Amino acid sequence: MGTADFARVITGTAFHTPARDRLEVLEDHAFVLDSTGTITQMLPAGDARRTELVEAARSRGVLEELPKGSFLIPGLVDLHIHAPQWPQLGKALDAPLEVWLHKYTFPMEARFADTAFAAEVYDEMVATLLAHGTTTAVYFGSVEVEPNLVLAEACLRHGQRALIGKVAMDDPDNCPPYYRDDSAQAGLDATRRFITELRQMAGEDPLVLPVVTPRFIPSCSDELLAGLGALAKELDCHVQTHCSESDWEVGHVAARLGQTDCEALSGHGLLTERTVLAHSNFITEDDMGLLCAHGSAVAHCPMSNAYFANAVFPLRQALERGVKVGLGTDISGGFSPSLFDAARHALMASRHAASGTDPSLPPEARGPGSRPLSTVETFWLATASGGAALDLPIGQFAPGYRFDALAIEANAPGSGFRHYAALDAPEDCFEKLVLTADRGAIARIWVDGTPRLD
Ligand SMILES: Nc1nc2[nH]cnc2c(=O)[nH]1
Repeated sequence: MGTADFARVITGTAFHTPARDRLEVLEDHAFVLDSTGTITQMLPAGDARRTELVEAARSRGVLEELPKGSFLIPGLVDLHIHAPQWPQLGKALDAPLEVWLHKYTFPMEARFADTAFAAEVYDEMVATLLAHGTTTAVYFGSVEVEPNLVLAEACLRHGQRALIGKVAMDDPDNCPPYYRDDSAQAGLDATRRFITELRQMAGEDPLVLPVVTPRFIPSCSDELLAGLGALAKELDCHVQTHCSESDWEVGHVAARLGQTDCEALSGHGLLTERTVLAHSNFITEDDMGLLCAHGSAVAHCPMSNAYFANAVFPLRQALERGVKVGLGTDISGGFSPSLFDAARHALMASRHAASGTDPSLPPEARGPGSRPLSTVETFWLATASGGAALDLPIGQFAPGYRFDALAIEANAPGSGFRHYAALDAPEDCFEKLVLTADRGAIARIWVDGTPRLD
């Protein structure tokens, strides 16, 4: 590459996990980006080409040098978040899912039909999520088309990578009259219009993508589910929905269809290699086989599972089977805007699941003794595996990948992420970062190589 062929150069030490069990420490590398924010080269200190490139970038004013004590990591990928539940974050968690939806959540989401309200809330929400390190979010929107376009505008304005779904839900038995598609056909027409208008808005090389989004089987007619499966194929879209989340939900689907959620979704063409299924706590061995066969992914949302699921997602089993898994905050079923928090809850949930939780049992009978998540695996779920679930070139540092990244600063005032150069090996520093980095430690945020929230 000649010195003219780059748009930006960023230097610093980076941590990333390109494979489930593999931490790579990229000591003092120069990341060379093209005009789309794609990494074209990664040059370690001492590489003969590096000095010339760095000097050329400096003289053109497109060099960013991370100070010592700051670490680059890939941006965090939140695979499951409900945008119109943002005002409800941290409250209304005193009821089971089937009550919570009707008592709190549908009324809250319905308010977003007021696009002025939506604009105000979404502008602040997107900025806050970015500030917490979420460079990619997979959003459930609300039922009407317009507020979801308002959300897309906010993501484009702030520069957050986003996948956004107009929520489709039409079953009069399970959706209130004030908040549903009037019919299956109305839901399909509105979804098509949303996808078309969002694509027009996002343009070429889009930062924001549309997602076909049946809310979950209990709120959708068979006609709507089948139509959405066909639409996803015709318009070549990602798909998201909730799957096998709780006892009530699994029982509802079994009673109505005599199938598991995965079987029914597969039958309607909704399992694809760009499908993200939130939760999936109760999936069977055969369901895991279906997910592998279709290449569909699970968004594991441990925080909301503690409220709604009545069980812990069999994460180790799913990983061993080769199911794609990433993490979600599931706002507002989860109460934190931070995917770091979701990752730490995943770690804790997996440790409880592995050991078992009944102290009256002897240790050998208490739990399955399966291997809990490691810190490296936890970080991989929040970054590289999330990117792979979406089939997007994000979540790790490699040529061809977009530079979506965070600079995490050790020893920032007020932050719990403390680094002792004389005591902490790079691997210690990585572990501390995964377990303690917080909003106060996030010093810089890039999406597509462009600094955001500056
Ligand atoms: N956690 C969660 N589960 C759902 N199932 C259907 N809708 C929802 C929702 O909004 N949150």
